[in-house]
Amino acid sequence: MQIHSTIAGLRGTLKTAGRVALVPTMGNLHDGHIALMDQARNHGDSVVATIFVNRLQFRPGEDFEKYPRTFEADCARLAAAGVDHLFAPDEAEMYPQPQGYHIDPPAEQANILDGEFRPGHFRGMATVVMKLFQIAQPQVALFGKKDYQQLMIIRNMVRDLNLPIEIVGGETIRAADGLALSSRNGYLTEAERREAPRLFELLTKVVVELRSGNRDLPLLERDAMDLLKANNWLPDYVAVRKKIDLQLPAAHESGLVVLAAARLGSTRLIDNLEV
Ligand SMILES: Nc1ncnc2c1ncn2[C@@H]1O[C@H](COP(=O)(O)OP(=O)(O)OP(=O)(O)O)[C@@H](O)[C@H]1O
Ligand SMILES: CC(C)(CO)[C@@H](O)C(=O)[O-]
Ligand code: BAL
Repeated sequence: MQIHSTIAGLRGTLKTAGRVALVPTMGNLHDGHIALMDQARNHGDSVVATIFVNRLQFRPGEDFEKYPRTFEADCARLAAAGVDHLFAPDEAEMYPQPQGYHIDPPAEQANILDGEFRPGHFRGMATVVMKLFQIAQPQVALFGKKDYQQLMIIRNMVRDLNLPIEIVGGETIRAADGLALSSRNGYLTEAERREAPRLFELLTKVVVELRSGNRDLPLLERDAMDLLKANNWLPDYVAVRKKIDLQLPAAHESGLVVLAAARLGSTRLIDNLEV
């Protein structure tokens, strides 16, 4: 695996790399990331992973400073997975001057759900993803469904801005007890880690209810939030939405997804399940 820290170095090498499949990450890699790398292999001649903890998508007071940075271990995992190139720039390479131009996703996509609780997050995310697209110029890029709203916003950005990039969504990889793998799981205490699968269990329950015809969405959402609160979580939202645009569904609409975000101790977890 070749490791590049400069845009010029990466671009130079990718001139002869054939079809490029890009997998952007913030590092601290786990099996969810590796599943995306494996999938990427089927979509391109060269798999390019990126590791960059993007300050722009973190709000003041969030975990930018303490976000786990495990570069050596990440390189070993990527090499073992057969990734061809790693692009791991520092902040000066990505943001040599304060970023003046931004990608501002439409409010109805960016200010709902996670965007309501992390104002500006999707603007910072979309801006860095667009920069990574310009830098690596991939033919295909892969993102996990665990970050469902992120994936929707990237798909819409690519469509609206006519980017010649195919976007592939990877299924959420889970621990044996159902907890979605996430770098932030590492923040959990042992007791919190035992409690954490409740989020997935609860999403599963809501999906079972929806599949059996229960359409009282406000009640389903409220019951789920109450159950979390009763177990010492601080939920931001549990929401049943349309898969296609994450807007509110009409009475008997199908194609739904249940999304949740909640804080357990000092750790904010997100998850979702398609119906
Ligand atoms: N469990 C998972 N299954 C599949 N894809 C995942 C999983 N976790 C993360 N991804 C995807 O990997 C890519 C990089 O994500 P990121 O580096 O933020 O990892 P993360 O574990 O989600 O970290 P965080 O704790 O910050 O949410 C994203 O496209 C994300 O959706
Ligand atoms: C897509 C991404 C790498 C952009 O910083 C990040 O939001 C993530 O890891 O999901
Ligand atoms: N996994 C999405 C990146 C973030 O939470 O900032």
